[in-house]
This record gives sequence, structure tokens and C-alpha cells, in this order.
Amino acid sequence: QLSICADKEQNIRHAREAIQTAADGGSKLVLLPEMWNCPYSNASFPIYAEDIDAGDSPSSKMLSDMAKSKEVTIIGGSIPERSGNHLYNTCCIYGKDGSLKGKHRKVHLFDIDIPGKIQFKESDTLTPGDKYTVVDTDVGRIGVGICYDIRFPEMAMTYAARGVHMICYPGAFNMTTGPAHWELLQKARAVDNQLFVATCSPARNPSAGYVAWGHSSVIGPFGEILASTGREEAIFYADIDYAQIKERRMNMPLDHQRRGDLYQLVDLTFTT
Ligand SMILES: NC(=O)CC(=O)C(=O)O
Repeated sequence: QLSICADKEQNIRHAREAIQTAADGGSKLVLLPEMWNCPYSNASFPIYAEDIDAGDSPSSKMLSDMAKSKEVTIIGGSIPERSGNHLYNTCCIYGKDGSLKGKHRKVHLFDIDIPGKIQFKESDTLTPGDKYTVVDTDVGRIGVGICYDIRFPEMAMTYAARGVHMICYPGAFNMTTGPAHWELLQKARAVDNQLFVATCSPARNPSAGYVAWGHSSVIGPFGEILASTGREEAIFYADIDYAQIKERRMNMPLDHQRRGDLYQLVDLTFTT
């Protein structure tokens, strides 16, 4: 859970040091926050964006180098990605050999308006991704979503159906939706699908334009909090035993009890 500032080079240096510390501390998989190389704002995204496919991305290069040198899988939070005329909120996933194993572009953009509390419209600058991301790593099959993606249970269900062990959500909830929904959503996605959920937020900076809630966590398949932190910058660790997925699914065989004859994902638009 990193502190993020307006200086991109400093953010990259800082993330590199944190990955090094985490790997030296025994981590086999490291998860970074959403938008860790820039302030979370529509004004910043175009300025800090990097072209990952063109190989013009110091942030991604650092992640790849660190994955290789520390032999650790990295779920690289997210950065603003430039691709042609489009910008995306993108998470790069690196294997422990430093290879790019997958790239998730935030599918559900954060466009909300809670009067008097928070208004944000990512679609002013960003384009949504159009695919889900599942990667096989040395530390299991990982599904990736970014922040607002966690609000869509269909995505997590799809990942569960594809055999994912853990869904990683880099995310930057805020001072309104964070206390209301952040922990609830992480537990819900874990319990609904009987798998692990890991989240990573930026540390809270009360003087930032967008104040992140923090409270990054790792949740087990029974909804138990395996590790979590508060608002400050932190590196924290969890031991994850995927055998618990099988055990929980045997204890409570939701998958076999599902009544697909009664509900189908055909039209789930809210009726108001
Ligand atoms: N920042 C986000 O993408 C999501 C968020 O803050 C929320 O869903 O609330």
C-alpha cells in the first residue's frame, strides 16, 4: 500500500524498493496499488500515460526487471496506458522470469456522482477494456480486476468458472465508498465464489485531490480476513493455502447447488 506523489520517477523508485523489500521478506507474489505511478485524476492520466506495447514504459520495465531479478510474480497494480489514441487503466502481470504474462485493462470505468460527496468520471479520459484477464503463474491461476471491477459479481463468477484461485484487485476506493463498501465487496466476491481475494490501494494522502481509503486486504474463501492494513503506507504479507478452496467447496457445495434452471445471465438490467 504505497504512498504516491506527483513525481513519476520517485513513484517508480519507491515501488521498486517496496517490491525488493516484499521479495526479501519472502513474498512469492507481490500486488501493487491502482495508479501507482501518478495521482489519481483525469488531469494526470494523459500526462503520466506510457505506451506499454511500444516498449516505451519505464514503469513496466521496472516491474519486469524486478520480477526477474527477485524471481517473484508481480501483479503490477495499474498505470495509465497509452495505446494509439486511447488511454486505459492497465494492470501488467509479470512472471518470475520477467515476462509479461497478461495485461488487464479496467473493464468497468468509475463513473459515479454521489451529490455532495464524490463525483468522478473516468470515461472523460479513459477507454474501457473489453476482456477479462486470467493468468497462470507459479503461484496459481490469478484473475485480475481493477477497483470498480470489484462491484460486478458476474466478472468474479466468470473467473471462478475458469478455475481462478485468487482474484487480485488493485483499487483506490475513496472516503465515501471506502468505509461503506470496500471490505464488504472483497468479502462478498470471496464468499460468493469460494476463492481468495487480494486488494491493494494507495496509502491515504489527505491533501490529495482524490483521497484513497487504503485498507488493502487479503480475504480467504470463507470470508475471513487473512491480512489487512489501515490507511498508512504499508507492506504486509499473507500465507495463502489454496487447499482451502477445495475444502470450503466441499463443506458448502454451492457450485452443485446452483439453480441454473431458475436464473440465467440474459438481461440483468435493474428495473426501476
Ligand atoms: N475508484 C474506483 O474505481 C472505484 C471506487 O472508488 C468505488 O467503486 O467506489
